[in-house]
Amino acid sequence: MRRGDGARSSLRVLLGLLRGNGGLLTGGIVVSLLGAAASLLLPVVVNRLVKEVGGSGGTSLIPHVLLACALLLAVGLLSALQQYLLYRMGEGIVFNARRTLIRSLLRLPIREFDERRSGDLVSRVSNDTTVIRLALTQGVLASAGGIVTMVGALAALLLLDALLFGLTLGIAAVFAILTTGMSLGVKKVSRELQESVGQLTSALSRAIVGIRTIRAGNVTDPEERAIIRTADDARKAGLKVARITALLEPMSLLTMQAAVLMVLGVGGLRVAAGQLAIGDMVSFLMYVFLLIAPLGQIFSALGSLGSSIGAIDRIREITELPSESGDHRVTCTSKGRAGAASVTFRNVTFDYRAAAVNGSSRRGALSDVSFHIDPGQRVALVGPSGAGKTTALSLIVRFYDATSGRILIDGVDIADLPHELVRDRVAYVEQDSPVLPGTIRENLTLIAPKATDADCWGVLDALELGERIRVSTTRLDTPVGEFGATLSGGERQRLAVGRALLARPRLLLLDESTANLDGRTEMLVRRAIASAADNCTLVIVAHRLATVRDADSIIVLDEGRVSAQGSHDDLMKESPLYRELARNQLLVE
Ligand SMILES: Nc1ncnc2c1ncn2[C@@H]1O[C@H](COP(=O)(O)OP(=O)(O)OP(=O)(O)O)[C@@H](O)[C@H]1O
Repeated sequence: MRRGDGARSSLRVLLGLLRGNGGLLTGGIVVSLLGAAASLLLPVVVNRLVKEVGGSGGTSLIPHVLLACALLLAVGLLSALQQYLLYRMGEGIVFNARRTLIRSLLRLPIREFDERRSGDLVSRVSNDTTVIRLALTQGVLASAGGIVTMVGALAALLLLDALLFGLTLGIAAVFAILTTGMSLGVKKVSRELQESVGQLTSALSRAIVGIRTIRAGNVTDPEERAIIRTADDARKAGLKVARITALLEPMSLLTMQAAVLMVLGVGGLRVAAGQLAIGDMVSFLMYVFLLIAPLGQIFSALGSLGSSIGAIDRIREITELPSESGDHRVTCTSKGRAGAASVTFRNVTFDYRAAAVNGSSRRGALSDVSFHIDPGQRVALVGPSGAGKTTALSLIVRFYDATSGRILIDGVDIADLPHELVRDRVAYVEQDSPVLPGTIRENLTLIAPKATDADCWGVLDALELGERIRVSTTRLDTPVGEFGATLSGGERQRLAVGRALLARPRLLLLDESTANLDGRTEMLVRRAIASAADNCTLVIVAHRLATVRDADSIIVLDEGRVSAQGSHDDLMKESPLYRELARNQLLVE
């Protein structure tokens, strides 16, 4: 992407975030313009006041004092109001940024989640969005009021004394040149800071997800050191930002002092020589303050604008990725045709790499796979580890699209169906962590939100989980802990199966856990599935002989190809690989 294109896209995103906050923005600008006008009027009134004091001290002194006080009060109130509007707009902007990001994130193709680190994605939603708030609130409004104040102050300075004006302008120009260079520097180091905060969040979430492995493996110390290293990188990047931004404030103070000293020195001489009225010098001084203060504000806003462009780039990186289903979104309520579905694979080939690396033609995860499953059949997929069993299920549920060949459900190519429609027919129970943080009820009704408590107890009882949950006082509201930590492996699996069954799918895909269930529990799960799955087709990635024996048909996969298909007895006779799998207990007895 060309540099200009990137800047234009960032600007587009920035303007997009302002959407819905137009009223606040206009209000904020109007208030800051009124504040600027009141500030600019104050030196005029003070000038008159000084002249009144130096003159006869007549009766008009009191109205001038009252007017000055009223203006001071107005400046204070307007600045408070501006601040409030700024904060409100800021929250609106952060909300817009988060909403856009969350929408995009949840609809990214599954491939993106294979490649990206979840902590970094979380950091973009939680951290990067707040950086934008600072830039927009400080930047847009501070600049709007600030520019008017500055232009007004410059005009007033010129009218009051051309020589002093020239000298003040010179000082302000040096300040402007220095701060512009700095704000460019801030942009670069801010991106570095946001990236290192992303890495820190990633490292931390990795450790939290894998805390048991880390503890049991006695690697807490090295893991801690690795995370602290990322925290230290974030500290160093933060220091770089601090080094530049820390200079901005003293520079504006220094400029202010230099300008004041210059006005007092040169102005004092001109007052003594009778070339400048004392009231004009006081006004001049007040206008110098009005010139330098917003200049500082504008340049620090430029600095934070630099940071925000870094953050916007990181947000854009996600929002500009194509979503899984392109632009069209379908809301599904119907399950389409009722009853069990048929599944057909026709010469399906799939490679996880989008394109072969350097043109090399390594074997993909599935090669030329063909099979047909009739409605209502129970089919087991077996094969050695890495044979492509889980991949086959992932293709049916359209986590990925086949590189070539066709997959048909009820004779319809799923590539022609929106993802939502495919998934409306299918329920999928993953092999790992199939339970989400939340309560038992939340887990059960995730895909079937209309399921009643009676439906929930029905599947729980069928899976012999009812008793276990009834003993808890919170019953269906019992939290399952992070990723089901408060449940045993078998209970987690049964809860996930229950969730899938409640959705009454036409096609149930089950990636059997490789962990051993005791024989009785296993039989219960199989029986519950068999009774609840009356109206559906079942495809199970099977690791247990008992599951396989129950199947109407068994498909043996080997190195991404169908090596054999048939019943257990047939395969024991005909397939050496199946015999080996069964005998060597790759299929657990
Ligand atoms: N997300 C992925 N990205 C890249 N390659 C992958 C991905 N998932 C699986 N693979 C690769 O694809 C091949 C098939 O994997 P798959 O998970 O389908 O095997 P499996 O038969 O289910 O194995 P297991 O019984 O061990 O679960 C393997 O070589 C694996 O390394």
